[in-house]
Amino acid sequence: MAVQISPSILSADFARLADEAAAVPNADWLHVDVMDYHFVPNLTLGLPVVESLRKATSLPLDCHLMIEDPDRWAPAYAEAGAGSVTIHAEAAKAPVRTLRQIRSLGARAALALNPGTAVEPYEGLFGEIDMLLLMTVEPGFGGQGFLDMVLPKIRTARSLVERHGGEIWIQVDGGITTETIERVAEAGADVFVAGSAVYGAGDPSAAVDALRAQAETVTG
Ligand SMILES: O=C(CO)[C@H](O)[C@H](O)COP(=O)(O)O
Ligand SMILES: [Co+2]
Repeated sequence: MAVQISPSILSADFARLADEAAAVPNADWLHVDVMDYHFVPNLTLGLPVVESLRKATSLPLDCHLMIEDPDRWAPAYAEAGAGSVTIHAEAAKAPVRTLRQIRSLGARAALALNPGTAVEPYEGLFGEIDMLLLMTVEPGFGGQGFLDMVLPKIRTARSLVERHGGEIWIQVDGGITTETIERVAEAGADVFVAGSAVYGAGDPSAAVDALRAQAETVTG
């Protein structure tokens, strides 16, 4: 699958989100981190901002819900026009129902796993998802260091996904830079979230190109 880059607006200027989205026209997605001060110790934004962003950019929104009750809230993000809605396995109480609702509302359904959560117990959900997000930092904050310990899990996930037909995308999120992206691409990821590496750069669009070029040295 072609490399996809999803810049995270967690590292953008929240007072200028429309401009920050326009600064990465060469991105494949815009990654939107929703945090609730409960599932993670940080608070960001919610539905009203996603609804406004939807009107402000033509980039598809990749909504990563780091919230305590994703079963209650995830469908509303799909209704708000998100292209993809990701729920955490550690938080969802009814993942099958929620993932099906997301899909029935026209969005891609995704399941996220924290660094310490094994992938094998979730193989049974592969028929319900379009993407698997493997966190490469503990969720909650941008600008953290990439966790190499997740690499074997990415390899395991890639082989499980191939066994299921290879249609599920594998996304990685946290500490992705031009230094680390080759390692995760080699392990089998194909969708790369990058916050500080994009919005912390002087030229966010050039940073997207640099990340893509570096990942493509592995994927061809
Ligand atoms: O979900 C996230 C944090 O929980 C963010 O998407 C992620 O941390 C992006 O930031 P960076 O690329 O700077 O690590
Ligand atoms: Co994220």
